[in-house]
Parts: sequence; structure tokens; C-alpha cells
Amino acid sequence: MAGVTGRLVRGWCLRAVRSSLQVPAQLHMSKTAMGASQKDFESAVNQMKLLKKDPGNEVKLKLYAHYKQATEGPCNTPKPAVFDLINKAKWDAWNALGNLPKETARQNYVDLVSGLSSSSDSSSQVKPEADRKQAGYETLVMTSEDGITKIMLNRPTKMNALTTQMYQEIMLALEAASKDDSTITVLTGNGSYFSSGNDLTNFVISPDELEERARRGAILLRDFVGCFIDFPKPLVAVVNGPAVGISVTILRLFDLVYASDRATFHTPFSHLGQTPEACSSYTFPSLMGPAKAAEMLIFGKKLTAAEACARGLVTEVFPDSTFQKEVWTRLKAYSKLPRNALRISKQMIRNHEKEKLHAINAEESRILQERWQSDECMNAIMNFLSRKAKL
Ligand SMILES: CCCCC/C=C/C(=O)SCCNC(=O)CCNC(=O)[C@H](O)C(C)(C)COP(=O)(O)OP(=O)(O)OC[C@H]1O[C@@H](n2cnc3c(N)ncnc32)[C@H](O)[C@@H]1OP(=O)(O)O
Repeated sequence: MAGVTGRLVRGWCLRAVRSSLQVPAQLHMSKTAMGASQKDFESAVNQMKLLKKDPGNEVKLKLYAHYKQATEGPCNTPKPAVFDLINKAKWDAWNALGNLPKETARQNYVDLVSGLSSSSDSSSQVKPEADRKQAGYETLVMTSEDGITKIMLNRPTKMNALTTQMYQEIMLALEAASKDDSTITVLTGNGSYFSSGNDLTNFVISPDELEERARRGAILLRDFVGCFIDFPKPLVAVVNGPAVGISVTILRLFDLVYASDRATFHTPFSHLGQTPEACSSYTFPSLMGPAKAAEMLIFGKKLTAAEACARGLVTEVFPDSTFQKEVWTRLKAYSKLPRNALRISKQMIRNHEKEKLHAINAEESRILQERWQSDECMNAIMNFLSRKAKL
């Protein structure tokens, strides 16, 4: 395996802390945080060994921190060096708990494990409707009003970068929206960004996991994009700010794309040692011609909203100061149109290409699976995570 991969993951000693690194997707800190006995805690630690599903780094860190706090008390070890990314992230998470009492940390750990166990009991990937409402979404805000279901990406402090959990929640949200009684479905972002694309910390893994994680990543990508290809109702992107990577390429699978004049459109795949996804290797050249598509997808040229509109990727651009008001007024009017007519017309427009898009999606995902294991890709991620490079 590539040397740089080893450096990237140095310190993420999964086996040593295995029991403390598995955290549920639905985290609920106990309000009665003093109740878990040492026996409950030990049993929770043992339960972790049986879990198969990886909940993602962000949640793993939370459980790691509570485990350390419960067993060792407040963090008083030296802060790891800035390039020791994994150990620094772990140290930060533990240190952030301050003087949280050991008993509270123990209870929180038990609660976390219990949530994870119940979520991993579910064998099907898509939960029944009632369950989903109960579980809610951690990374999205989903609302339904005036015939419009709005799915809002909700990690504003991370520029709505897409974690594994987020991809999964978006798929669940789309599935729910496809079945609800709304007319239109909207995807937008909370905060200043629409989305900064794939969360690059998704790549923080141990070297021996790389091949398997790349394989699972490719399946996730294929399924995620597949949900957009098959989405049966009018789908609208309300691009409230800059969009990067997959949050740009996916736009061609929407029926309307409204953008603030503050939005930019950036696909820096080559800079990241990666290649296009979301069918953009086919949809972009057919939309804007191969030369303009190459400028974006191969050379990573960042477009303004006006340029993206001129290339047909954006339907209409609005001044940022009136963006929300104008867009939602327009969408509310559209949502009063006959629902079935809208749906059937959308399907008539989209159905011609569906099969082809699924084949392209599968091929792009396969190619990315290889790219993610390359030195080029790992070096680029390393540079971003160590703050040597920004787009
Ligand atoms: C399984 C499916 C895979 C699909 C394949 C998809 C591919 C892609 O989407 S490729 C595109 C990937 N995205 C990027 O390369 C963007 C990386 N981010 C940046 O270059 C910058 O963060 C920025 C230009 C988007 C914003 O810069 P700035 O305004 O200076 O803000 P910060 O960099 O300080 O960001 C605040 C905070 O958010 C974190 N963050 C932002 N984007 C990402 C990201 N994509 N991945 C991980 N983290 C991200 C950033 O690290 C900061 O975090 P803190 O330092 O903890 O505050």
C-alpha cells in the first residue's frame, strides 16, 4: 500500500480502541446521566465487538472521547503534533469533554452503544416510514409545507460537506419524499454553502481497510446517484451558495436549478486525483459540449453562477439579497400545478436516458473505486487535511 496512505492513517489504531470507536447514527446523550453501572459499561464495551456497521469517523470520535473520559478522566496527555491528524482529532474530541464526570461519560457511552445496537438490529437498508420519522435526521432538516418537501443539508460549519451518514440520510429522505403527498422536492443547503462536496475526512481510514472502504464507497456512490436518476417527481436544487464536487455534478439530474449570484460551481477532480461522478462524464459534454465540459471536469475551472447558467447547468440566477424570497414564491406557485401532470411530464423527459445513466453511473463508480486507492488521491487528501492545500 502507498506510503502516504500509511502516513495519513498513522495513529488510527482501530484495533486498540475498537470497543470505543463504534457509535450509533442516532446519538442521544442521556439526561439522567449518572445511572450506568461499571457492569453496564463493560457490557456496552463488549457489545461493540459484535457490531459490523461502521458509523463514520465523526461519531466514532464521540464515543472514543467518552470511553477515555469514563476510564481515565479528563484529558491530560500532551496534544499530538499537527501532522499526526488522527491522534490529534482523537485528542481534540477527548479534551473537549473538559471535566465531565467519569460517571456521566460512562452513562453517555452506554447510551451511545445502546442506540447503535438498536439501529444495527435493522436488517433492511431503508427503514419503514414510521421508524424514519421517529429516528429523524441528524445531518439534514426535512420539512414539508405548501406541497413542497424541502431537504436541507445541515452541516453549515463544515460547508455542508457530505459524510457517509449524510449520503445515507439523503437517500432515505428522497425515498420518503418520493412517496409523500408533496408535488415538488427541493434540495438546498443551510448556511453560506450549498455543499463543499464529499467530506474528505471520509478518507481517514487505516491502510488495511482501504480496499474494502473503496469498494463500499463505490457502492454508496452508485446507490446515491441512482436515487437521483430514478427520482419520480420534479426535483429542484436551490443553490444558496458555492457548490463543489458531487454537489455540482449531481445538478444535471435535477429538473430545475435555481442559484444565488453568490454561488460558484467547482469540480476539482483532477486536483484531488479523482474522476467525474454522478453521470457528469456523459451529462456535462452533452449539455455544454466536450470542450466546456473538459474545462470543468478535467481542468477544474470554477464557474460563476452566470457562467453556469450560460452553459445550461443552472436554470436561473437570482440576486443573493432576494434569492430566498423570489425562489420560494416561484416554487409555491409551481407546487399548485396538477401533481400527476408534473410527475408524468418529468418522467417523459427523463425516461429516455435512464438505462444509459445507470450504466454510466456504475462505470464511473467503478473507476473511482480504483482512484480512491491511488497515491495521487491519497496525497491530495493528505494535503487538504494537513491544511497544505485548499481549493
Ligand atoms: C462516496 C461518494 C463519493 C463521491 C465523490 C465526490 C467527490 C467530490 O465531491 S470532490 C470535492 C471534495 N471537496 C473538496 O475538495 C472541498 C474541500 N474544501 C475546501 O477546499 C474548503 O474547505 C472550501 C473551499 C470548501 C471552503 O474554504 P473556507 O471558506 O476557507 O472554509 P474552511 O476550509 O475553513 O472550511 C470550514 C470547515 O469545514 C471543513 N470542510 C469544508 N469542506 C470540507 C470537505 N469537503 N471535507 C472535509 N471538511 C471540509 C473544513 O475542514 C473546516 O473544518 P474545521 O477546520 O474543522 O473548521
